[in-house]
Amino acid sequence: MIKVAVTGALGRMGSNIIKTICQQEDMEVVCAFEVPNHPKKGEDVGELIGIGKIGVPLSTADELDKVLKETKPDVLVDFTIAHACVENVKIAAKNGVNLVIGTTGFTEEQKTEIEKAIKENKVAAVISQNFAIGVNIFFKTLEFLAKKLGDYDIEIVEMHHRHKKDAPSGTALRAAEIIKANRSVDSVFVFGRKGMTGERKKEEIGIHALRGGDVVGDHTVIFAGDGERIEITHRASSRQAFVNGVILAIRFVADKKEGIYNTFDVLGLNEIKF
Ligand SMILES: NC(=O)C1=CN([C@@H]2O[C@H](COP(=O)(O)OP(=O)(O)OC[C@H]3O[C@@H](n4cnc5c(N)ncnc54)[C@H](O)[C@@H]3O)[C@@H](O)[C@H]2O)C=CC1
Ligand SMILES: O=C(O)C1=N[C@H](C(=O)O)C[C@H](O)C1
Repeated sequence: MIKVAVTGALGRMGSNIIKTICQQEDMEVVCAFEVPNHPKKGEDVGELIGIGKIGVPLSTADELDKVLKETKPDVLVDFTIAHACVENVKIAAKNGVNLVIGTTGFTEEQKTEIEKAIKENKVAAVISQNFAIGVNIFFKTLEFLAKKLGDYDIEIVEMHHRHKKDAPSGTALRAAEIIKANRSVDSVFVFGRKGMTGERKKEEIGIHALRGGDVVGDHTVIFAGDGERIEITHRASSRQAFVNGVILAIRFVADKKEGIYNTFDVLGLNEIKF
């Protein structure tokens, strides 16, 4: 049985991850965490997320070290917010707990801190800006399109719900990095445009973030040439798309000794070359 800890337990992702873990035969939630001073601290997490008692009291982030030592999870899953994730990862890694990290919005310094904690403590982690299987196929398709149409004008547009705190999305940034790594011309990222921008330069990758309503997550990449354009879009209509990938990642990382992996490793997509 894989023992799982979840941080961000009552969030949009955390609550759905806990529900889905409870439906699996080979894994169980052994502890779950929310922000310090959470008013529901100590209450049963299953009851708080509407699936009935699961025998796991809600803990808070200030108790992470103590509760991890008591419950000894194999994997900690973090969908919180960048600054909180960094601290959670440091504590989990020190306790020898492997990681599935879905939080986005990190600065370069925060990414380095996370990688250092994982490497120094010799734990294993899957880090992905998007766990949806379809998005990873979309990423793979971008490798091909960027190789073939790298000199087209490339623009990325994403739309998310009004509650999202980081922009642009981690997925849009990852898409931009994949395109940059696979096209033959140099790339410079341009975040939105305003005023007298001058003529568009070939190396630009435009990145645009829209926010509104309850949109779960839409991403479009446009490759515009003379007289034609290709637009490739992924739309998530349910967070279950991300959660299903998280479950695969938990199984993948549970018994890994050490290393930093992504969802291409989990889904076996690294072998596909264009
Ligand atoms: N990689 C992927 O596939 C996906 C990534 N995300 C990312 O996951 C993160 C969370 O997204 P949502 O669930 O929509 O946000 P949310 O705001 O609904 O949930 C975050 C939860 O974390 C809690 N939290 C904050 N600090 C904490 C701490 N120190 N310890 C424990 N819990 C803490 C909050 O109180 C909240 O309940 C965001 O960065 C988002 O971009 C979201 C969907 C898919
Ligand atoms: O915050 C969200 O909701 C999402 N965040 C991730 C991102 O920033 O790319 C993944 C998904 O699009 C939903």
